[in-house]
Amino acid sequence: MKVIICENYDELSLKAFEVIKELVTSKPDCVLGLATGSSPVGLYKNMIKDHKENGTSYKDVKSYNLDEYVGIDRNDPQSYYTFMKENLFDGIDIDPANTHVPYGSTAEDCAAYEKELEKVSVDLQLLGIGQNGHIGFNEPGTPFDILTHIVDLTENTRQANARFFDDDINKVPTQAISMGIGTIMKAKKVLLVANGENKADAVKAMIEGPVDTACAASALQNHPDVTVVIDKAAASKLSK
Ligand SMILES: N[C@@H]1[C@@H](O)[C@H](O)[C@@H](COP(=O)(O)O)O[C@@H]1O
Repeated sequence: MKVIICENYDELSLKAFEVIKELVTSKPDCVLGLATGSSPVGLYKNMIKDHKENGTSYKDVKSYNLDEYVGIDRNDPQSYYTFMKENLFDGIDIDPANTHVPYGSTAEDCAAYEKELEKVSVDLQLLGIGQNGHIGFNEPGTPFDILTHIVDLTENTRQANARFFDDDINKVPTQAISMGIGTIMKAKKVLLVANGENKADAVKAMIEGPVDTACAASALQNHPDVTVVIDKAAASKLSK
């Protein structure tokens, strides 16, 4: 794992953006695995700014998102579909037909998304990390070889995401559809961004802990090409 420690969130967002820009410039028809959450928002802002100022084009890029809540309409303001439109897709020239966000609640929906993913090869998978070490919505205890699946969200995750639902945990869905760790591990390259002290334990477990399902992100120690871009606070519990 390559670990880049940045002074602050702005620097982290710029560093992560540089990785994406290099890929999109060298391979304009690349396939990006994308993530939601607050961590990648700064990176997405840089992509939009660069697209507007320097004309970097995403017209031939395909994207596949990690996850989506179950039981929320696509066009609901809280859906990850809406999040991606508002925070990235509407600000760049990506073809909406080339963007994919999982949707549904059944095993068939999961298999259909996995089948879509099998048609391509993800060049770069962007990830955030949950406070309990989840990636996508792969909660602690999830087998490392699992593919796209329906997840029962933990109390911890629902609490952490309540900030997007009027701070009311009762409004946070109880399930999600998520790429599995096995799906994520198929990507050629992984770029993980994390900031803030509340991520320090998860970051330490991911990088220095045993490779164990107790921390889903520790599976990434087995991936050949992972870049982790974090700020000082998220790096504060690393031993070296
Ligand atoms: N499913 C998402 C993850 O994909 C995300 O990485 C994580 C961290 O979110 P944030 O970046 O807002 O801290 O939480 C959510 O539960």
